[in-house]
Amino acid sequence: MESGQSTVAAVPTKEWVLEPETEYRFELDPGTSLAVKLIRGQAEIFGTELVDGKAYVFGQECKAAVFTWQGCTIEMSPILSLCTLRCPSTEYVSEETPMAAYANVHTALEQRRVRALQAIRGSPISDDSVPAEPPRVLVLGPANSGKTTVCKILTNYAVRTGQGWSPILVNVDPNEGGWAVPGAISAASVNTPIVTSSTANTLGSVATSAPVTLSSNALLPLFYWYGHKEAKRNPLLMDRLIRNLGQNVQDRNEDPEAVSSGLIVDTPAAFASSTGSGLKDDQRQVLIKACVDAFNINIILVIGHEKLTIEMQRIFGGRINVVKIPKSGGVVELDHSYRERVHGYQLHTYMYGLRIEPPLGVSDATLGGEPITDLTLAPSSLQISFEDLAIFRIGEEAMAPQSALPIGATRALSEMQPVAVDPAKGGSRLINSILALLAPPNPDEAERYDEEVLDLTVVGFIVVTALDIPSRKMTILSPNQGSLAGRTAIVGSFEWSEQ
Ligand SMILES: Nc1ncnc2c1ncn2[C@@H]1O[C@H](COP(=O)(O)OP(=O)(O)OP(=O)(O)O)[C@@H](O)[C@H]1O
Repeated sequence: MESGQSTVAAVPTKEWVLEPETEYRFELDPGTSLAVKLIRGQAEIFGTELVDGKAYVFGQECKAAVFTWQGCTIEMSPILSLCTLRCPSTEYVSEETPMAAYANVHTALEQRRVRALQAIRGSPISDDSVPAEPPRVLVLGPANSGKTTVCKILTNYAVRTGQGWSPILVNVDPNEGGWAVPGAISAASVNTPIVTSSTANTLGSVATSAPVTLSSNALLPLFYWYGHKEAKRNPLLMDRLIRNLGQNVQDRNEDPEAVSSGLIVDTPAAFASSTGSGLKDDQRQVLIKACVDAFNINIILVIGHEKLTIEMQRIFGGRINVVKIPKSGGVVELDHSYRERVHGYQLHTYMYGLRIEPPLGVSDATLGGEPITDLTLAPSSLQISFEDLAIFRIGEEAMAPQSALPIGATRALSEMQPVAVDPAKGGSRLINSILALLAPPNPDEAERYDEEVLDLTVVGFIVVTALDIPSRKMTILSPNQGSLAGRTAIVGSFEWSEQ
């Protein structure tokens, strides 16, 4: 409930008094920012608790909610937009939230963690009815059902318990970008709450886009590069990368708390329905199965989708808990142009760091706890020779027409085929392209194979900004200054240019 206006340092602010188990929801327009301060009581944003009296800044079209279990008062600072002060384009308090249901899911996951830790340590068992396996959760749901938000809330609740958990958050939605740039699929072990401040880093800051020394909550994710936004573009490649990511996650050597923490996997909407996704039902199910196998899933959460819940129960019901959970009425319908703008914010943030102008009069603003200026980066523009970097394009676009394939060769082989891109040739489509720089291949030549580039993790991303064919040089923008000589990169279908 809105309780009126107050004045701090001559700048009008607005207070909202929230009753227990209600939330204040807001949606920001382009170019505007908002600061929220907790004045009294307890409040959280997607599971991350707000510290009393600290100004949290939001920008880049962020849409979020401040939820309270016990009731609270929050203060909202005005928005800067062409020098006018105005409220977010949408803001309201909702008394209907699915948070109680999400908290119940968290409790069930927590019981599994405790039980798994007891089993690893050989301690006395507290509850026989709970499986001794860490929770490994797959979250499925249609577009705009709140999948990413649910993953974030459950991860944040786990790290907030003070039990030393560090669940692995996995993002297999290339359209989302998650950490770093869109087109990647990734996983990171999370041990501090993920903050919400901008659409550019929905899942939190990463060490590749913010100085580790400064960004205390920076994560070190593991990336593979798919390179396209839609799963339908190359489902075979998606399948392979999901399995690679799962293998890599399972190979990690971890302490008992980390192992017991389990993992939570966020998926693309295309996995939920063939309508509009371009994936056939069998392709969809193959990709879901790839996740189930790769991450050894033992719980599937389906957000507000009866048919999908029944489908999952039919396919996996015997061995996996399939649970339907409610969708929040606060989830915002994100359209195509909004998603395109978010990709731009993500790429800009990857190169230049996160910079959101705090609202007028807010001098002590933080972005999820970090002073705003500390998150600014200076990328380098470098000129390199064509020979320095081996660039590959995978599958579809590089694919020869079926008629041109050797007799007996199948399209499937071709879709996974890395094809070398020659920057000197017209039609290389490299200008403005995002390239994923890969980890070095196997040092043992005898262990190398044709498709090895598909199985290498990504160490960073660069953008080709200019090509000089006569002198065989290209200009690239990179967040680091390191030499690229002898490196390998993959190009997908994402392009970006500074505006
Ligand atoms: N309770 C809420 N109040 C306000 N905004 C919300 C709430 N829950 C989610 N949102 C916002 O709604 C948008 C969509 O949510 P989210 O990304 O979680 O959905 P999704 O199902 O993962 O989307 P996608 O279609 O990309 O798979 C996000 O901007 C998110 O911050």
